[in-house]
Amino acid sequence: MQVRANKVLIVVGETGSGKTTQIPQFLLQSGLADISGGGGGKGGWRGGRDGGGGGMIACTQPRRVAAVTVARRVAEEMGVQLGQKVGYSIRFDDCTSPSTRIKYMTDGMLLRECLLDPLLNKYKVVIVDEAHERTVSTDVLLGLLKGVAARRGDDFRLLVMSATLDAEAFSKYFGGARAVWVQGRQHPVAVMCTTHPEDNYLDAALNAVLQVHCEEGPGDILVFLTGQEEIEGLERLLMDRAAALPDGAAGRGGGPEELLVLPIYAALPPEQQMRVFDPAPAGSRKAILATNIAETSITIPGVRYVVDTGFVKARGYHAKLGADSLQVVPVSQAQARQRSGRAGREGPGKAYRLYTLESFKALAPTTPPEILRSNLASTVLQLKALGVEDVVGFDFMDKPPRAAVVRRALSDVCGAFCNGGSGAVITVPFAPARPPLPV
Ligand SMILES: Nc1ncnc2c1ncn2[C@@H]1O[C@H](COP(=O)(O)OP(=O)(O)OP(=O)(O)O)[C@@H](O)[C@H]1O
Repeated sequence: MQVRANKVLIVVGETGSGKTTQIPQFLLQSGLADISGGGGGKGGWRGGRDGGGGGMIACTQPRRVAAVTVARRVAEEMGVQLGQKVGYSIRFDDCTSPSTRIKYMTDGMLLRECLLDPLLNKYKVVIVDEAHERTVSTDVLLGLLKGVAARRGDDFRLLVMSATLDAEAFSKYFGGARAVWVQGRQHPVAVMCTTHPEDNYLDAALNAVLQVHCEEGPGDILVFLTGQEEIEGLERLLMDRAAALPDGAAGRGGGPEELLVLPIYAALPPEQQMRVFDPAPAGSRKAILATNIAETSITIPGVRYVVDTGFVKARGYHAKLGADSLQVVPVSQAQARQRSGRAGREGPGKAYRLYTLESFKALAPTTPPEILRSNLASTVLQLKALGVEDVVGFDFMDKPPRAAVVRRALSDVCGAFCNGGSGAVITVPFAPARPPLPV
């Protein structure tokens, strides 16, 4: 098995091929997470199927909703109670127990654990999932895990996974790590682009949803928008327009007649977010209005149609103001593929891109790493808190310019004094003046 033979492995596989839900289960069954007890099999591994040896497998997700729903699904597949053998850990919600062997968690939570246990000794395998997203947390985590893999013995394995990552770049970063492609079993998704550019993607999204609702067969619709305001606006419009459809218009294509509009975005309370996972009531279909929170990892049961506006709200750094801002920008090709992939999880699907094929080809192949477009203040502080001495020289996959790191480090120190401290303890080295000054 590749994981046994390679300390660091890059795993690429089509969306829906089973990376997130199946690989941790295979690893557990193969005994890779078992504790050798000092005299186990080759290289400290103990064989046997889920031998109960106690080591853990961590699988990180960029978002809370993914960590929770994937853990729930895997617990169901394994026929165990959530929080026992399979659990999750997100901020303010730790659903694990001493018997947990597979733990889904946000990358931020694993970073916190690194603070207490820099070698992550309780984990035999760490899987960084959806690594293509390249959030600051993921990049810091990758840097730390690279160090953990180098310092831990043969009893540690690191897997870096995604459907859309740049395998060559990741392999190079991990010193020529092996990359493997896993065969997909995703259902076919027919991808459609507009024939001409749309002036207003919100109008286009509204029309596309109504068109699918009226003309297509059963299946829920997942629409990608950029933020809460847009979602709330479209939610109202859609409900009004759906209610005003002429008799017999809805369901013409054999689908249900009622349209149930549901939002999902990060600021929505978790219990409301979870409503999108409930099946649509009989006689209706769900139109789920989502930000990129629903772009990766998750499977929303019932979704057969995806409407992709082609835009996302992304963090950007305003150098003159020295501040972060959220900007609406075109998605990358990788994000567009992830979005389409949500349509083929349970059966054949259709993805409607509200932009032309030429526009798709002109998109950046992958999403630029967040670290290169954000204020480094919190990253510098986070690295300091993690005990990283050389913040400027930290082994990032894509290094921010040195000057930017130094400038941030300095302004953080000043900021800590001006603002009465930001929580992190930064000591400025004072030395007694020589000769002593008169008091
Ligand atoms: N909650 C769920 N309900 C129904 N089916 C599910 C659920 N979660 C996963 N599946 C099924 O398992 C398949 C594999 O899902 P999984 O998340 O492991 O794929 P993946 O390769 O990690 O995809 P991605 O790269 O999009 O995250 C899905 O295509 C879907 O058929």
